[in-house]
Amino acid sequence: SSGRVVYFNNPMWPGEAHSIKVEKILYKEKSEYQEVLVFESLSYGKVLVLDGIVQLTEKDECAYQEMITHLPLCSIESPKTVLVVGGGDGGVLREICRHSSVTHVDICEIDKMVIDVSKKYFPELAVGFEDPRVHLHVGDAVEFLRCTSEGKYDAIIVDSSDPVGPGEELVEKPFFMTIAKALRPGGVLCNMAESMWLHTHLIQDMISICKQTFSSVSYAWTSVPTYPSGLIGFILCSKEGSSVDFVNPVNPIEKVEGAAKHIRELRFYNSEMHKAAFALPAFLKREVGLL
Ligand SMILES: NCCCN[C@H]1CC[C@@H](N)CC1
Repeated sequence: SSGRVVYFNNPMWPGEAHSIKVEKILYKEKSEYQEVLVFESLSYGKVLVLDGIVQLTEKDECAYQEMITHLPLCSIESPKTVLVVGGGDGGVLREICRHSSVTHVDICEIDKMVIDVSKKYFPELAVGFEDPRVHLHVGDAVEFLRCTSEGKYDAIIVDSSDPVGPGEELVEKPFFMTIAKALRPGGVLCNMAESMWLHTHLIQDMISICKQTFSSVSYAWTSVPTYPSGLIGFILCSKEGSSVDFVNPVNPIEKVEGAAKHIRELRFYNSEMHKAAFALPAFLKREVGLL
């Protein structure tokens, strides 16, 4: 019903709730994996919620989708093959397809309902599925990566939900080992990596796992007002044999050209935001071992 305030209370952020005024509920069903909710908000456009956690809003999704995609893809010479883990709303696909060097994109999303709901309620994101370079695999990415040939991808983007429920396995060491195997030498990984205000232990664990598996590991972040604590981070790793060294402040070496005519212009990413994203506060560098 309209006017309801939706509270997102979760063990991922104990003691705090985040609410957005609901104007109208558009969709609410349980998939095989989670509850899928879409509602019209007062000031953030339509909102996608999975198991009570905001995944994206029309107003601020540009920050997350553009940064999680262009931080890795603008850090290597002409990326050609890309894998998306998760990302069933299609937003990351829309961003990848701005890179004319890309020839093949695989996406492995476990929950088909997320894809179908995005196509119906978020066409501005689901447009990513229309690109002929995109190949959709509905299933468990852990299984998908176990069967992926060695050195197949220039870049892998893990656009996951929080590590509770379907996203749980995506922060464990075996998963990162399969990612490293699937990347070509010099390939890059960009992994959603929670909030510096809420999850420094989890970030520390992920970074130490990545340091055992990749030659350079770094952390970047951006503002997303509708995520808990108003921001989200990314772990960026590059496999040995890469010209990219994420440890030092990175200047993008690839430009995002104008995309196909039906794809809207960039709203958030540019080279200054790219560089700024790797600037970290003192407490974070200390706590996650990036001094
Ligand atoms: N593809 C949409 C975003 C998925 N990732 C988000 C990162 C962390 C948030 N707490 C929930 C979703």
